[in-house]
Amino acid sequence: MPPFRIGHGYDIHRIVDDRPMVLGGVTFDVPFGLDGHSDADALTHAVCDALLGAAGLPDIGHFFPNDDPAFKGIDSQKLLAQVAVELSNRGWSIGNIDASLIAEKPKIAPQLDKMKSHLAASAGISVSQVGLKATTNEGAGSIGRSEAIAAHAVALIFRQEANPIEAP
Ligand SMILES: Nc1ccn([C@@H]2O[C@H](COP(=O)(O)O)[C@@H](O)[C@H]2O)c(=O)n1
Ligand SMILES: C[C@@]1(CO)OP(=O)(O)OP(=O)(O)OC[C@H]1O
Repeated sequence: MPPFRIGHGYDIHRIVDDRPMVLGGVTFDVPFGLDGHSDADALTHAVCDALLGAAGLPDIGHFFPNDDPAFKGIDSQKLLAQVAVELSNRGWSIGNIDASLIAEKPKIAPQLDKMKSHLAASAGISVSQVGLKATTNEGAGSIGRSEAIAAHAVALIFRQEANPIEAP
C-alpha cells in the first residue's frame, strides 16, 4: 500500500426548530438546529468519513450505527476522536483535513477558528492541519431554502513510519 492516501466525506442534515445547532463541535446560539440521531454535526461526520475513506475503512454508520442507543445525542467530537484511534491502530497518521460547509444560515465565519480548534483537538492534530470554509448555496435548492446544511471534507493520511512533516 502506498504511504499516502486521500479520502472524501460528505454529509447533510435537515434544519429543524427544536434541536441544537452543532457544527465542528461548536454550539451556535440560534433558535434552530440539525436533526439526527447523534448531535447531527454534519461537518464532523463528513470529516470522519473522509478519514475513514482514506484508510479504506467502512463509513461512520458502520462504526456508530444510527439505531444504537449508545450514540443517541452523542457529541460527534467523541466519534472523531475514536476515528483517529481507529486510524492510528492501523498505522495511519493524519496529514491534513480540509472541509467546506454549505449553509445559508447561521453565519459561520465568526466561529471558524473555534470550530477548527475543536476538530484539531478531537483528531489529535494541530490547528494548522485543519482547513475550514463556509459558503452559502446562493439561495438554490434545499440548502438555499435553509432546509438543510451540508459539508464536504477531504483528508490526507500517511503511514506512521513516513512522516511528510518531518521529512527533509
Ligand atoms: N453560512 C455561511 C455562509 C457563508 N459565510 C461567509 O460568507 C462568505 C460569502 O459566502 P458566499 O456564499 O456568498 O460565497 C463566505 O466566504 C464565508 O466566509 C458564512 O460565514 N456563513
Ligand atoms: C454518527 C451517526 C450516529 O447515529 O449520526 P447521525 O446523527 O445519525 O448522522 P448521519 O450523518 O446521518 O449518520 C451517521 C451516524 O452514524
